[in-house]
Amino acid sequence: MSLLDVRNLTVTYAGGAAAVRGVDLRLEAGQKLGLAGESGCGKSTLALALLRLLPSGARITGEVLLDGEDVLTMKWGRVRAVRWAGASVVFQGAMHSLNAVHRIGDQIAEPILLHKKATAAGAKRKTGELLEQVGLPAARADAYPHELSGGQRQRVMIAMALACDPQLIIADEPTTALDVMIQAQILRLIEQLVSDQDLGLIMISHDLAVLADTCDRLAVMYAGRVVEEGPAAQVYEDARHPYARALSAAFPRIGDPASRFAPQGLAGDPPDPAALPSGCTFHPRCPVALESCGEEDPALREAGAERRAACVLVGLPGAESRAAARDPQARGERPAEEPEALEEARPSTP
Ligand SMILES: Nc1ncnc2c1ncn2[C@@H]1O[C@H](COP(=O)(O)OP(=O)(O)OP(=O)(O)O)[C@@H](O)[C@H]1O
Repeated sequence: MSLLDVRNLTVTYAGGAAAVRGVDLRLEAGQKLGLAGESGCGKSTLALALLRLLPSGARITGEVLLDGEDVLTMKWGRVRAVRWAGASVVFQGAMHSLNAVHRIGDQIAEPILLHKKATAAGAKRKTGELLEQVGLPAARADAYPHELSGGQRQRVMIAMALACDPQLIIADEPTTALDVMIQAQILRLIEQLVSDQDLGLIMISHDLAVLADTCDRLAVMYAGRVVEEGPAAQVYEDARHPYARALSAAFPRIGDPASRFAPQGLAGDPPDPAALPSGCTFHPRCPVALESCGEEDPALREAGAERRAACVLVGLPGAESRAAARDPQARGERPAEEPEALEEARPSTP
């Protein structure tokens, strides 16, 4: 049985627009999955839906099986227990998540006491151990959040997430608010803790390079759907979906200093969930779209061993290599800015 098995998950916010549309994902115990995509593609909505943390009015359908138990049909009491002891979330911006008027030790101990995992003395001892695990002296338990640096506060958030010994950590942009050096330290810390304790990890970021460096598998989201999923290095180095290829080209490549000076961009913006284009939702921005892409929305299909991609070109003999030859992202060129040039790059106008 998988640690997490998400089936056909759809989230619709009050107002009617679906922010997550029919997502299937699986995570085995001890596996690290990176969830990537531009702002607004539904990454955070998906993460919040896994633990039913969405605002009231949001409608969730599908199944979220955590260790075989469906989080979406659980009673609320059980959901509250699962939120700490089954899976816990590390959000970005620790300053907003920590309570400014309570000592950090009390905040770490709170879920331990709430879920009756230890006595008051046991929770205090465990708090000290957790602080040391995340690289802070146990004595910092007496500090208030404003007495810590941004990186130290994020370490506290990680200690809190580990407080009730969960099997899965969901880290939503855990390093976004931090400077580059501290980002790297926090990423290494998360990586080390999950591998030492054999925890599952879902790490969310718009930065595919960071995810590829940290995770075993990558899932790339676009307009609420997973459009490509597979082993991290393969998706990053040799994406099969044109959007995943564009996202990969948009970031400097780790170990390739030259790419720091020539990252590729992707023209246009992701669509508004309330006004999705017909057919494949990426086709208006896709440099290799076919005429039929405006009509057909392809499902995820096999794209190699343990790989899936949602593009009509995948599996068509010779089509992918011909398309890649036309794709400026695959050729390492900047995307065409002028509509005329964009039209030229397409085999036909949708
Ligand atoms: N509380 C909400 N009510 C209504 N719509 C929302 C709400 N939260 C998010 N959305 C919409 O859902 C879509 C997906 O947003 P979400 O925050 O999940 O994307 P994301 O990929 O995590 O983006 P970011 O990286 O900017 O956080 C967006 O169009 C967003 O405007």
